[in-house]
Amino acid sequence: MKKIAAITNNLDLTNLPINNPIGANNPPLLNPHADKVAIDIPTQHELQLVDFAVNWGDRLTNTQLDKLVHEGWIVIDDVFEIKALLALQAESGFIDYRDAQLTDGIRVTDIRGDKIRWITKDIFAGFYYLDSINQLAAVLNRALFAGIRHSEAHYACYPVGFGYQWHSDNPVGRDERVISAVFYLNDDWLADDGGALEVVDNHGEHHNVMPAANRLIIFDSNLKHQVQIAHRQRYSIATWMRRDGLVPFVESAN
Ligand SMILES: O=C(O)CCC(=O)C(=O)O
Ligand SMILES: [Fe+2]
Repeated sequence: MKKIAAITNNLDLTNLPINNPIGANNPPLLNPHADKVAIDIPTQHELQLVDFAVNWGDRLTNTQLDKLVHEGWIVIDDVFEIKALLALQAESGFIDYRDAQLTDGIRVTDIRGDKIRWITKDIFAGFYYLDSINQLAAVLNRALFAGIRHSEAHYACYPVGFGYQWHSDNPVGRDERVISAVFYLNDDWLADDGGALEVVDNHGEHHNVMPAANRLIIFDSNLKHQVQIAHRQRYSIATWMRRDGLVPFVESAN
């Protein structure tokens, strides 16, 4: 119980991105390695769906699919081309976030400290991301008869000192979420930065996954997992592939 108090009390102390807009003292997460790695992208580029194309069929090898079925989770690294990654990183830096306080009417401030923004059509890069995830869902349906009918996703920002305590992504008595996927946006994440996603696999083994840029973790939504306390602001896109049809989206009021 002590731990929960520490997490909520921190709310007042933390510099949230909404209080701390992008500017000289808070640069966006854009290409910090420009001096080390030559990245050939135009400075102005109209983002297109094709920038988010991934050959999911190739990325999900039979070994990966077996692991997903037997252990319940897999990681894919270097998911997108640089244009898409930079666009998602930039978008994660300038959208407005809200407290992720209510889930199905239940106040969950005590267990999660993230700020979120659901991805809708007007969130351009995120919407292309979601389209790509739907292609991934189609591959999972073909290969595993996963029965996914639509996907939803939100950007999340965990301020310093926050995490998300043990949970599974289906509330008790519900099973609409089939597969969870989290895409990470953080350059140069080190073990000392905390914020690992700790997942308990189908055999009860714990695995720590670092929220490193361009990494996607895919796991059975019923697996227990937690986000360890982050010591650096931590950006991600939490994504769910669902078995129910498209439902109108209701964002909580606060
Ligand atoms: O950001 C992560 O690594 C996981 C987030 C999560 O578990 C959730 O949003 O349900
Ligand atoms: Fe989760």
